[in-house]
Amino acid sequence: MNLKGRKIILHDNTLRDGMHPKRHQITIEQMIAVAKGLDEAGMPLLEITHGDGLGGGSVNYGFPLHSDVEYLNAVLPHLKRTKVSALLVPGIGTVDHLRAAHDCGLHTVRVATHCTEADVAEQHIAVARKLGLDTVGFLMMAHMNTPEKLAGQAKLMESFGAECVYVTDSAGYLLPDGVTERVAALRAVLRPETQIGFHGHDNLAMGVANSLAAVEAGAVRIDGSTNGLGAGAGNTRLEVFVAVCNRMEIETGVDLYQIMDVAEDIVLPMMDHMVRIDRDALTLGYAGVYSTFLLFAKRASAKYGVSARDILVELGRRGMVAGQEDMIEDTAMTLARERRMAA
Ligand SMILES: C[C@H](O)CC(=O)C(=O)O
Ligand SMILES: [Mn+2]
Repeated sequence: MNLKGRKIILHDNTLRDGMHPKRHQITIEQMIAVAKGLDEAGMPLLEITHGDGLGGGSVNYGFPLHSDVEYLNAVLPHLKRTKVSALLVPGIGTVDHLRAAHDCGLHTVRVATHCTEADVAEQHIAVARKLGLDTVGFLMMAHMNTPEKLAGQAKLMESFGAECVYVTDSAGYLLPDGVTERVAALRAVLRPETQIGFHGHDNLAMGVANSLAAVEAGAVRIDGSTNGLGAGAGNTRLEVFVAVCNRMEIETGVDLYQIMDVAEDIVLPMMDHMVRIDRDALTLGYAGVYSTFLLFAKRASAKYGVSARDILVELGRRGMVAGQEDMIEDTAMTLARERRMAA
């Protein structure tokens, strides 16, 4: 693969996707330390919000230590170069949340929908464009749609005003060929000026390989997290990806040693547990289950005495997607009852 001279934009998700394994409890001091480190390393973009996006704080998704606005107001004054994005899932986040984040100095919003439901993003994308934000569509669980139909959903987001559309491998299920097919399908139908992004999870240890496949097929924005702090087995490890890009002479503008130091000296000590490919995270990737379900399934496992792996496999079989967190406990309860009755 020769990608020499390609220029890509890295987007760090440690302070948003990393909120999932931190149960949304990252402190303001930790946010500032990570963000300042990434700014100094030359990271172009980083994301800050509740793990489930603006307005995510709730019984269903978990209450954060601070509100999105508190985090944004605390971090933004410390940044010299790095721009800040927020995730917004219509139905969780509202246009009012978006306006409030915009008033804090937000640069980019990523409007996220399930990969077959781009139509629900119309209002949020249109408002974001009116506010002058860099506006991105984010098609989650991309493995659950064919490349052609995913491209149709991306086209819809573009027609609403999205300037970039993401192939989002929320389950860490895709293999490089599946990424290539999806990114290439989007590239074939979107306007040349519309960018394509890729967001990976490392549940099958494919984060770096999938991101390279995405770049080769035409993606220019690549997500990841420092030290991989993100849902499931974490996101594509950005310090590793930067090292690989350096070797391949792909231009990221990020200083390798500085991002390595952020990973080791700032993010690693913040972790409540090692974000790694344990059997449950591996099950997410193997069975195509939404990475964010991991901790919910582990909690339900402890409560109902059914293994997290069995719960996750059943969630995959039932085709559960983002937003159906309440079904995890229900599934664990059903499995426990079925086993009692069979015993
Ligand atoms: C709300 C999700 O955590 C968004 C995301 O990062 C993904 O789908 O992956
Ligand atoms: Mn994610």
